[in-house]
Amino acid sequence: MTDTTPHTPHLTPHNYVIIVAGGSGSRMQSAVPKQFLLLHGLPVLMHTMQAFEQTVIKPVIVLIMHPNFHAYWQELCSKYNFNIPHQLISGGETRFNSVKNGLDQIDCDSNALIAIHDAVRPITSAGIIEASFAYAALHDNAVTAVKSRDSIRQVKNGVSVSLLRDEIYLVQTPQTFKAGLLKKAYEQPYTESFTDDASVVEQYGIAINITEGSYENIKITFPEDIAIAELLLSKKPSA
Ligand SMILES: Nc1ccn([C@@H]2O[C@H](COP(=O)(O)OP(=O)(O)OP(=O)(O)O)[C@@H](O)[C@H]2O)c(=O)n1
Ligand SMILES: C[C@](O)(CO)[C@H](O)COP(=O)(O)O
Repeated sequence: MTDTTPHTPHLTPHNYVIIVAGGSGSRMQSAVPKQFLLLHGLPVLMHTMQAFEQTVIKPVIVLIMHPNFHAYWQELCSKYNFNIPHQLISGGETRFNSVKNGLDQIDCDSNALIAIHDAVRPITSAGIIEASFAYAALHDNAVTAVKSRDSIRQVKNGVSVSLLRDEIYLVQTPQTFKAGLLKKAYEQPYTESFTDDASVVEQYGIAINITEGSYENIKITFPEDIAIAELLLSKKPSA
């Protein structure tokens, strides 16, 4: 007999991105935190959110920001007619705490994918983001990185030793993980060695996979980075 009862559709795991914009930008020394500075006339953070919205994945966006800036952000959204849907969550004392606040708000299947991305890496690309999600879907985690282009020396006890630069990767974001794994890893107590999400997950005992980033996927950290980002953006076809 043919089964004609309607079936509950298979629930496709959701894709999420936590965009961390909870920092104060002390190294930038600007009047407003660097995520709000203008790049080609639009706040840095809006470029970053557009990059995710313009992928085929269109992840649910969870935006982390210090509560002092929530009203300012709403004003900016009105001013720039910025309509990309997102959930606004309060940031924490450290990047680790900010990510944790985001994770606490995501109620999802353990197989869902969660990317974490710095608000201040606005020149990421759809290719980098989609590769990160695709690799993490197959291998549980994917951390964007690029090979060092400079020669590398390690200094210990005053002695410098040359390292093989082909073995050295510079880590970027997005960093994408299966949700169950990421949430468990973020239950660990904070230590100063947790400079990114990969270091948290690695400390939890998981081997980290690298996917190809780009030398243009810069983090805006120092004042000169704004000029560099302006230049890189002007090279992009959609800019
Ligand atoms: N408590 C914090 C600290 C940082 N971040 C975010 O993490 C990303 C990377 O951090 P970094 O570049 O160090 O930003 P800031 O902490 O703002 O800068 P600085 O270290 O110069 O103060 C940024 O998008 C920043 O907003 C965050 O969400 N919450
Ligand atoms: C997460 C990160 O952007 C990867 O490169 C980086 O570790 C953040 O470090 P920072 O000390 O906050 O600049």
